[in-house]
Amino acid sequence: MRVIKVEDYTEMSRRAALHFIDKLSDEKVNVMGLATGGTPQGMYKELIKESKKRRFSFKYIHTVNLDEYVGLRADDPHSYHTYMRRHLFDHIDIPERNVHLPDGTAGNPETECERYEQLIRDLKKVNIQLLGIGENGHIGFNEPGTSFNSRTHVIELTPSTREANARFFSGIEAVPTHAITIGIETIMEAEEIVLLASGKNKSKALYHLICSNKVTEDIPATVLKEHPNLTIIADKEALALIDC
Ligand SMILES: N[C@@H]1[C@@H](O)[C@H](O)[C@@H](COP(=O)(O)O)O[C@@H]1O
Repeated sequence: MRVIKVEDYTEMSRRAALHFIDKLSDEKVNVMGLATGGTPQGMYKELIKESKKRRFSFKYIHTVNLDEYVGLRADDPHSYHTYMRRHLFDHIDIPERNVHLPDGTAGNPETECERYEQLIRDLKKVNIQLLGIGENGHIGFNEPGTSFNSRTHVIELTPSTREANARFFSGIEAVPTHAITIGIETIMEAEEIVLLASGKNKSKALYHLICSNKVTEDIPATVLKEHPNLTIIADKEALALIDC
């Protein structure tokens, strides 16, 4: 595990974007695993800026997002489909057929999980996976208690996650109760993982990930200790409790 400590959200976003663009090739197929939430918005902005500056083309890049809310249509303003278009896809030259997210409105969510899992398998591997982290240590939408052997599945969101995400909706009652998320085992198969964290509300989760020696399903992110190529880019506030 490598930990890169930065000053603030702006620096985290810039470092992360440069890390991604330096790793990606615009001449062969590369698969990026992508995340949503407040954390990566700045990184996406920087990635757009830097790719324009370098004339980097995303035409051979494929993307696989971590998750989507159950019940939200792709064109719903609160769906992760909309988020990704707004913050990244509409601003780069990635072909539409190369971008993938779970379908939150599939008639049978279980079948949709199987389809999505197969799609990731068909892409062979995720070269670089972006992650944020929930205050309770969730990754993707893998809430505490999710098996480390999980593949793509439907999950019931915890009240604390719904509350944390209520800021993107009109209120907590508008936040869907379930989501489809890539599983923990699926995440761990990525060749490289880059986790971003900013702000003091992430400090406890980062403490468990970086300093404690417990690897427990009660704090899903602790599984990342076992990944051979993990980089954490976090700001001072998120790293405030790190004493190891
Ligand atoms: N499914 C997403 C996660 O992928 C994200 O990492 C987490 C943290 O979000 P934020 O970056 O807004 O703090 O929230 C959501 O629950």
